[in-house]
Amino acid sequence: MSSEPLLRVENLKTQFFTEAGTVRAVDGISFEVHEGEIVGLVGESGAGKSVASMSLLRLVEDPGEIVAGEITYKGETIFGLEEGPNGELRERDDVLSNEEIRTRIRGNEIAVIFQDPMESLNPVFTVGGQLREFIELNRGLPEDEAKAEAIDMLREVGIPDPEQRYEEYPHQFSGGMRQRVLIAMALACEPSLIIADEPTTALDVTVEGQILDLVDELQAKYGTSFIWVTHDLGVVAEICDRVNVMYLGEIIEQASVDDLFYDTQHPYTSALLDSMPRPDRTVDELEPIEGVMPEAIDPPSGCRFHPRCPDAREVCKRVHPEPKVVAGDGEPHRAACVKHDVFDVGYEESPPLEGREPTSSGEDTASADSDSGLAANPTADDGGGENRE
Ligand SMILES: Nc1ncnc2c1ncn2[C@@H]1O[C@H](COP(=O)(O)OP(=O)(O)OP(=O)(O)O)[C@@H](O)[C@H]1O
Ligand code: NI
Repeated sequence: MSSEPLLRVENLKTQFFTEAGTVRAVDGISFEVHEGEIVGLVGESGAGKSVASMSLLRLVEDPGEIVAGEITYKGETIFGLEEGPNGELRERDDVLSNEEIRTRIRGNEIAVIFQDPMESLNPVFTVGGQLREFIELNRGLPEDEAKAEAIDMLREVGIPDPEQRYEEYPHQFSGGMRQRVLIAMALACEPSLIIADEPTTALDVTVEGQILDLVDELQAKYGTSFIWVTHDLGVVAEICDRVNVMYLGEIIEQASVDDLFYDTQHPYTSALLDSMPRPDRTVDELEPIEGVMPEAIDPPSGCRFHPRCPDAREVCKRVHPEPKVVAGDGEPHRAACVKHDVFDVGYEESPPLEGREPTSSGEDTASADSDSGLAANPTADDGGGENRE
């Protein structure tokens, strides 16, 4: 992996200032995207995946605002703050202007694909015309060359009879074909990074599989990096190289795709995995995650997942964990869960959460201990865990 990442996001915070209060939609996330890799952002609805992706191109709209952090792309600053002379925070001098983001970065360097192609395609113009115009504008090609390029791109993304489909309108395309058009549009300016926000969620599984295969192929051919936003760990398994799991505005686990699936370190990720259909299990064995995700307006104290966490103890209500390296040789595997020794906040000694059913809490904790590498090796002075056995 090359040393300098393509995109670096550090401690990014994006908030919405609503009448009901401040929504901490993205609350201090850090991650990197290296050249040629597909990085997943995964989590339940409301986790902050879309707001995080929109923030990367500063597309967040009122009443939303990026309030902290730094976003660097190819060494240029998309967002950054500094302390002014009176201690107030102000935008740094080297931050790209809106004009620069619009003309130089968006489309040409970083392209975005959204879930609903009908929002991105204008129903009154032909698909080909829109693609041609996009190429004309962004690459400064004359009309005939842009048209030839547009037809090539339609062919490239697997649309049959591209010359004929070029003349057709968006409603004449199926959902999957429309999504292919958007991929063509995203690729048209040969960007280094494509941000794809749940582009296959509305499609049926077969078509979704075809689109994911296409993305894999194109990624290999062009070396484009992707940020792939999804709530579906199956999709992550299929195309991502590395993954960030989000919960209530935070990244709670960050690992290579293999480590995430085979050496899971955060109870929320385990719960997501348990709720996911897999070929080796029957539907009866699926375990939905208990409870609903709380609001980002008033997140729980301590670890935000503690009210739903089978491993939660008293300490989890108090200590708010930042992601730390807990495993992984070579590539760091980070998790924000105090059950790991590196946190050293007395998890082992901490009593189970009050108000939990004593039996279920005891069982859950015991079973979690046995399948978690770090917690399974209780130290000599580990009172809490052993007394309950
Ligand atoms: N315009 C807005 N005004 C107020 N709150 C907002 C706005 N947009 C998003 N939010 C809030 O920000 C949080 C994160 O939302 P976001 O859309 O990023 O979630 P998501 O992970 O993309 O979920 P989904 O899977 O449903 O797309 C949510 O609590 C949401 O209600
Ligand atoms: Ni979203």
